[in-house]
Amino acid sequence: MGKVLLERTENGVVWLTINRVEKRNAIDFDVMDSFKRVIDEVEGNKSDKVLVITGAGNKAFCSGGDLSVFHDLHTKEEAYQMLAKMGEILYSLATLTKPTVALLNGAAIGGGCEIASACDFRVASENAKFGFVQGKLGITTGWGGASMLLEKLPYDKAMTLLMTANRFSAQEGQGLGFIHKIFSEQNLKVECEDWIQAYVEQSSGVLAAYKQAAVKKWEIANLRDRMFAEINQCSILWESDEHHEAVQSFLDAK
Ligand SMILES: CC[C@H](C(=O)O)C(=O)SCCNC(=O)CCNC(=O)[C@H](O)C(C)(C)COP(=O)(O)OP(=O)(O)OC[C@H]1O[C@@H](n2cnc3c(N)ncnc32)[C@H](O)[C@@H]1OP(=O)(O)O
Repeated sequence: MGKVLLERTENGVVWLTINRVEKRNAIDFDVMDSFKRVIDEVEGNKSDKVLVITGAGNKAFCSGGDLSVFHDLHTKEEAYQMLAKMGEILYSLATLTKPTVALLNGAAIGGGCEIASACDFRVASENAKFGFVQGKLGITTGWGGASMLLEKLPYDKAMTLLMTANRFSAQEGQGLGFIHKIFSEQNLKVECEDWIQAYVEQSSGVLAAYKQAAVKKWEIANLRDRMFAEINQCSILWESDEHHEAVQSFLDAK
């Protein structure tokens, strides 16, 4: 089976599942290409009403960038090419004119939190954890996640998640406003489908109009430029010994 699974329901919900359980659904270039293809398809497909992104298995939603692949990127320039590729994809996800939902079926770590931040809604399994851990790897968010988070959470809550680089429970995330709804692990998909109904029942035109209002706000606020300034900053830190040593110690520990 492929690294990304796609399922469409009769009522217009598109399920994108990152299917790399062996790497806790880490993102590599193939997954990035699949994300771009699906996002472009959903934007143009009239019968697609809501996009849900989730992960395979029950351990992880997404563990961020694939460290076994991206640790080979050494220079600022090499890092920037990868970071900017995913930054473009997440900007197109954020500005998709249809509701988007990140269903945290497990841990969302690093870039996994950035993918979730690009979505309109974040809902989670009761056992899910999440963390913008980049700071503990000597870098900052590299896919535009901080800029998107600052658009969606109060300043102090966003900075708590980013600056501490801690890992939080779904319940803590709900208190911080990052997680909108918590479902039981046992009935996760069914409970998520029930919750999504309130959006699926609306007309596509209404849903698109509200998303376009958000996109207009982000255009005026130069969100895209801010995301790429953030990405550039991450690529500078990427070259640091602290970053490369942190990644290497993760890989050596496995
Ligand atoms: C701009 C994005 C930015 C970047 O690309 O630099 C980032 O995303 S930085 C953050 C990168 N991600 C991490 O630091 C997450 C590291 N992983 C974990 O914290 C855990 O694996 C966790 C919590 C996701 C799951 O823990 P669990 O105990 O369930 O599993 P294991 O840790 O035993 O891992 C199982 C298996 O998966 C491999 N793995 C996990 N995460 C990654 C990853 N991000 N890239 C590559 N491989 C990953 C891990 O090495 C194990 O492999 P194995 O061969 O079985 O030893």
